[in-house]
Amino acid sequence: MTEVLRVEHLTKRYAAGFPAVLDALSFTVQKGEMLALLGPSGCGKTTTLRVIAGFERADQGRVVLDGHTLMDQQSLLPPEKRNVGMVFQDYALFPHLNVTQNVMFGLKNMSRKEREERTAQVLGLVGLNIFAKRFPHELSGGQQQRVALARALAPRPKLILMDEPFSNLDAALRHTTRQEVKAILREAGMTAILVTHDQEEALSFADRIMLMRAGRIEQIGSPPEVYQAPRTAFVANFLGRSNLISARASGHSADTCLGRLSLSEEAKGPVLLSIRPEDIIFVDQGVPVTVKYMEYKGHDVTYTCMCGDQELLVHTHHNAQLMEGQQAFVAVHGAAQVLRGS
Ligand SMILES: Nc1ncnc2c1ncn2[C@@H]1O[C@H](COP(=O)(O)OP(=O)(O)OP(=O)(O)O)[C@@H](O)[C@H]1O
Repeated sequence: MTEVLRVEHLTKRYAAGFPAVLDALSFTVQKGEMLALLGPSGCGKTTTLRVIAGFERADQGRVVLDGHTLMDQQSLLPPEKRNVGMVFQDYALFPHLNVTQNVMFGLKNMSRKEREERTAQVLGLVGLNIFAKRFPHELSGGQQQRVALARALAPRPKLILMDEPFSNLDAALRHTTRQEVKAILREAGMTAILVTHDQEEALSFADRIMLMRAGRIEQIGSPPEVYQAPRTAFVANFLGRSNLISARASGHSADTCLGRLSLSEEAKGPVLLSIRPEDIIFVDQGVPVTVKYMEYKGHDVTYTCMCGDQELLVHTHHNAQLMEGQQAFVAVHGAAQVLRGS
């Protein structure tokens, strides 16, 4: 794997005396990789993107793209010299320019013929050749976002940065546009960073998710790694839902309100465990629980149950047809995840 982007110890404060918005943030992105920056509002996702793009200056740290330093303590390259493409939430297309003109706008240092050829090529890549003469208001939101993507790709950047690019689209269009954009980026062999606060988007779009909290990396890994093995209670709750259960561990198992459970790793003494709601299953005989209420969501059902004092979420793919107040039995599938922090 070839490293394309290296971010080292980025630190940023917007105002003296306030906590750092970026707190010694370090990560790398490999060629062709799609990295999602995910986290709650205000955790520093957009600031990270803006520092990489050059719209914002960090107080400390270094950004290196394809071996070239974009910023460090001594140097600061302006955005237009960075070889980075940007796609925004609001598309940011020029309303008075048609699709072709919008895409051509970003192409500098080329002959007119080369610009036309490259524009036709990227419009082909995003499947919009037939709309070349249309104006932005004559296109759907998803099509406008593909034009914005074509414009960002046209100068052959080393990296595409996308800030909540799908959040202006309605649910159905968001889903299809996300898949189209991912396929286009893959075909172009592009490296990309996506900022989102939508966990499902991060899980389905990215090769790796970087979960941020207060300007730091809480956890970084592939979607299954981060979802199935959250390291902290924050990750377990931010990415999907989770049952957090206090227990006493000895070796590879722990005594819990759900009986003796096997653990993801060795531990000793008091521990906090995470068990995903889909890893608790209804069985004919097992740990008794009382059903408190159910959330019916069509394709699946989540039951909230009480196991003694412990509230438990149990996720099933079928409607188990349990009534509120009814007693049922549950068992845990697989090992409980040992959490290391709050
Ligand atoms: N220009 C600015 N001046 C002062 N504070 C700012 C500025 N831009 C951002 N901030 C603050 O920095 C913090 C991080 O903001 P940022 O936009 O990077 O977060 P985010 O994770 O992208 O949030 P969201 O998901 O809401 O977009 C927030 O507390 C925000 O209020």
